[in-house]
Amino acid sequence: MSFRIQPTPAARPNRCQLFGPGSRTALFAKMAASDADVINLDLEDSVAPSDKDSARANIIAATHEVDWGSKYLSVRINGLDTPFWYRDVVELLEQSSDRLDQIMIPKVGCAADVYAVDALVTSIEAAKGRKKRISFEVIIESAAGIAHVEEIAASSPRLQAMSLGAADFAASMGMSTTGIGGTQENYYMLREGAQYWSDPWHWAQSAIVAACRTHGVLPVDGPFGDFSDDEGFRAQARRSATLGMVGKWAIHPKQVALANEVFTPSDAAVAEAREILEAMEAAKARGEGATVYKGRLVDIASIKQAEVIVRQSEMIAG
Ligand SMILES: C[C@@H](C(=O)SCCNC(=O)CCNC(=O)[C@H](O)C(C)(C)COP(=O)(O)OP(=O)(O)OC[C@H]1O[C@@H](n2cnc3c(N)ncnc32)[C@H](O)[C@@H]1OP(=O)(O)O)[C@H](O)C(=O)O
Ligand SMILES: [Mg+2]
Repeated sequence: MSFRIQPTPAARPNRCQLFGPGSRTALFAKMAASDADVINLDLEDSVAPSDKDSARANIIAATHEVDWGSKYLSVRINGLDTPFWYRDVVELLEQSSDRLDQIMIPKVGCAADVYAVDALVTSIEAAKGRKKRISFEVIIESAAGIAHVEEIAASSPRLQAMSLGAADFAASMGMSTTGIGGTQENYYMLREGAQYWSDPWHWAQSAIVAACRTHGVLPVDGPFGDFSDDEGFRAQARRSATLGMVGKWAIHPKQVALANEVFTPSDAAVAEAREILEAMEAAKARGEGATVYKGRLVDIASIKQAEVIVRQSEMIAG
């Protein structure tokens, strides 16, 4: 272990982030009634330029009027390359209720992007005497974002989460696909005439997880566009969970249960993790640092692995 202890991310469930356009107010109550841990009301790409002002007003009203229960309430602002973002921040921070938890910043390309939003948010919070300190989530969805992912992860104490935005990421990287996440049919290895699919998102996800874990930020997988493909969503989400991500976006309500299913440790996984912890307690009492559990090695590192699963399940249980 380095002399520097790995920081712990925010202790809140983030298995599913349900998105909805700020221009579709009819969806707000349905989103609030969903089983998603996080709600992302959108001002960015799901809202037409002509609707930006009204969508902003809708969202501000919804922070006052809709009962969001215990959900983490996040609003995705417009990118820093648009004429909209500063008004998003100013109006949200000046007019929304204290129910607003987070601002999501899209297309972040460097730490200075987060610094700019932080400066504006900090100033308005002080001026308006806002009681709750707003947190940030950033989306890595450009070549610059992934190239600077570590400095972005370290950019602000407000930063709680970081997502991969597969669609904009693919476009920025010049990837030859119109799919949003999941298997890409031309990304395969060939052996003896048979095709074996590989995962084009894997390296970017790994870079995000490493940057997040280094700086105590929650790593999250972004959208899976084909909401009629449940098994495709599950497969993508399982790969993300295996890599260390804590949750995934839902761009349609039917994806919420799928994300919750994948990112909630199963009873069997939790039982096994607890058994490993017990086996290691017994080993420690015998003065041993390693032992055998179900025919395989477990040692002091296994304690930390098992604790990840137990902690996650305890946090979800509340
Ligand atoms: C890719 C990049 C992104 O930006 S992704 C995030 C931005 N996108 C969004 O926010 C889109 C969110 N989803 C929607 O707008 C809609 O779900 C839809 C357009 C995809 C489909 O809407 P539609 O009404 O046609 O869907 P139905 O199947 O008819 O709905 C059934 C039922 O569910 C209700 N519903 C629909 N959507 C939602 C929702 N988001 N939340 C809650 N409830 C919803 C709908 O009203 C129906 O209800 P009922 O009539 O049965 O009562 C990314 O940045 C990148 O770069 O990768
Ligand atoms: Mg995007």
